[in-house]
Amino acid sequence: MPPAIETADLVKEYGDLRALQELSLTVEEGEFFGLLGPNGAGKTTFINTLVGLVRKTGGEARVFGYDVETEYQQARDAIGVAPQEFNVDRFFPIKEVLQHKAGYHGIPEEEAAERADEVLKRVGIYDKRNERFDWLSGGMKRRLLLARALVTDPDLLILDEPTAGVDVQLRHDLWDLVTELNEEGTTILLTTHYIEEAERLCDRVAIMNEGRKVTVATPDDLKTRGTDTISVRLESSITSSAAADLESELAAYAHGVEPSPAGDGLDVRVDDGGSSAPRLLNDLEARGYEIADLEISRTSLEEIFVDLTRSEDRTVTRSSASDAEDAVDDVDNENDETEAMEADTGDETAEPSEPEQGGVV
Ligand SMILES: Nc1ncnc2c1ncn2[C@@H]1O[C@H](COP(=O)(O)OP(=O)(O)OP(=O)(O)O)[C@@H](O)[C@H]1O
Repeated sequence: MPPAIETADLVKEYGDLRALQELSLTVEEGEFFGLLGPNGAGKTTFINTLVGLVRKTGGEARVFGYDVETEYQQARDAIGVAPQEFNVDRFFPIKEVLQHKAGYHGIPEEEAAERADEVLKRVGIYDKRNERFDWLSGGMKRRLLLARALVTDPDLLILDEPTAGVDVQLRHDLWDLVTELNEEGTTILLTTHYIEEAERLCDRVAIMNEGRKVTVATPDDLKTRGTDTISVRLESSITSSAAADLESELAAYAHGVEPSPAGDGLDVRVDDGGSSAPRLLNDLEARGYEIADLEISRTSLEEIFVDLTRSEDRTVTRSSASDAEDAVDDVDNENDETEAMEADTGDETAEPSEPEQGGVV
């Protein structure tokens, strides 16, 4: 079985901006995969490229082996996507919205109605089935987006910030539901700004920054990339110059030694707090310091994430007249894509466009 998602050197340029920069990423079938990155990192662009809403500038993208452009329909039929924005037809009862979606993917009418009921029950808004989207609460709208993604029984479920702005109860409900779906075999690609969410749910995460893949790792592996801090409280106070002396004396294993904010001890940064603490205690005692207390704290995933995603420039440098012409073409493409997205925001029952003109989520 080919990977659920496979991209090689994927590039997307919006005019002068490189939103995706040679992004190569593989998500295996059955994985729960997280895509993390600060605002503007390119996560939504990556998703939109997979579902045919954005036309790539270069590189390759496949979903279960199907090229997302030349084999658009096969690739698209395998994907259910719950986007960040509420792009639902507001004028139909929500059950009909789901039936239209299923119909668009070739599911016969009767089966579409059954599936709509089934997914509405699964996400917990079956009793709202005859209401219009506008009349739902924010949390119910999120549930509906998930129901719509599920109505085609996709092998790959893409969730673009599904828990943004939802209450704690719904967040937990969504976590349980997507975990269950993943256990049933659905591959999941999740983008989120909640590090805790990625840590809790994902087998692996890719960290993106400014259109590039910074790293791919399990959450546990990522955590080992940070340093630990050993906070030692001493029986007597310590001066900055004494701490500076210690920093050079302990340089073999300590990356930094600073007086603690309260002035009654030291904060010592090391790779592995557990194995370095006994050595540190010996070294301090050998220098006449009396230890009152010791605590080890680990760098949080959030701190590691912030460290990995520092800013760079990603403006495309264009030097020739022909490049400038390409840029004009790109702007035209953007117009196509904007139209596609606007169409998508509106009526899903509209005739599907070819991927070149932008697909329909
Ligand atoms: N249609 C477009 N035209 C021009 N620039 C765009 C377009 N869509 C996205 N961009 C730019 O591409 C970059 C990547 O945006 P994208 O929405 O993919 O980031 P993201 O990681 O999903 O961000 P967020 O976490 O804020 O949702 C941003 O600089 C954004 O302004």
